[in-house]
Amino acid sequence: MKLLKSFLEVARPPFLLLTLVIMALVAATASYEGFDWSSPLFMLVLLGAVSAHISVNILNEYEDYESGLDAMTERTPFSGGSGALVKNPQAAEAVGSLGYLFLGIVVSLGVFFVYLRGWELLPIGIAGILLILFYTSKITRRPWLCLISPGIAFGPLMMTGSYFVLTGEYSWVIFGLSTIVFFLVNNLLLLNQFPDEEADRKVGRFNILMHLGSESSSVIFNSFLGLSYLVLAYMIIDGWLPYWAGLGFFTLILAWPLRVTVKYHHHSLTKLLPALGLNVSVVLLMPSLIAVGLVLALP
Ligand SMILES: CC(C)=CCC/C(C)=C/CC/C(C)=C/CC/C(C)=C/CC/C(C)=C/CC/C(C)=C/CC/C(C)=C/CC/C(C)=C/COP(=O)(O)OP(=O)(O)O
Repeated sequence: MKLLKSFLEVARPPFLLLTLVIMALVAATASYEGFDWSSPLFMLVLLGAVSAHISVNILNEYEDYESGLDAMTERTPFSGGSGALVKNPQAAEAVGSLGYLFLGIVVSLGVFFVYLRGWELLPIGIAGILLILFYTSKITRRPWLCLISPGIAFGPLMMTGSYFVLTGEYSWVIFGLSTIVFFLVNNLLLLNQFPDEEADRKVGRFNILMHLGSESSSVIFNSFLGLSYLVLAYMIIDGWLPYWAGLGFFTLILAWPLRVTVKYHHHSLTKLLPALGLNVSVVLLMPSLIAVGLVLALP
């Protein structure tokens, strides 16, 4: 019972909402582009994507527990790990193995999808699996790679990969949309690094915040935020997306105070904390609203 509780905590269910939103956007895009995709196949891809996300969450938590990081962080609802293994260390080995079990599900489904659709999926799958395996131990020690890896994984890899499984094709529209998710997800992880900076440094992590400082990191953050809206605007104006996709711009109501808070309060954790919540809302709402727009634009 205690093990199940620890597993549920380290899998970090609220974070999995991100994968659900991204997969909804993939499905909506495939429909908008006229594909009559199979629901059972979609459920399998969804299982693969959620398993990939659970796997990286668990392996990250396990490795952060082993390195002692999670015992040092000041936990917020968005950062610092779940703390489940610090509370229940006996569960560590079993929970760690579960991380590899979920990775096994991803690889098995991947082999099936490659068989179904062709080897073109393989580079995407292998890149995704490498990111899951090496995120905590290696990638978090390389500032630029650490900055862009989460966005690459949830954006171009997960979105174009899933779209390819559903439709048998790659498309520029899904690639364009995946760059929006790329910017937003990088920002999600970047801002969540602010409260953990000291603890992260003690275990040898070296991210962009440590490399460039909070001022430059806030400039990167706000540039990524702005670029996500610019890509959306470009895709609508150039006719890649319907006007309905402009629903995504409603999130500017949250993104503007987020931008201002990060710009002026990047050095003050207390003042920055509300921005963490705003950031999560923008990251989840913008792709959701674009997906709703694509569905509304269906004939
Ligand atoms: C070898 C072989 C044949 C393999 C087959 C490969 C194959 C084709 C696999 C594909 C399987 C498929 C199709 C799955 C469906 C979904 C698709 C298409 C996925 C694309 C491929 C894929 C596996 C992508 C990986 C996606 C993910 C979720 C990658 C992880 C990204 C990442 C680094 C996230 C970080 C998350 C965490 C834990 C952050 C916490 O950070 P931290 O700073 O520690 O914060 P805290 O302090 O809060 O802990």
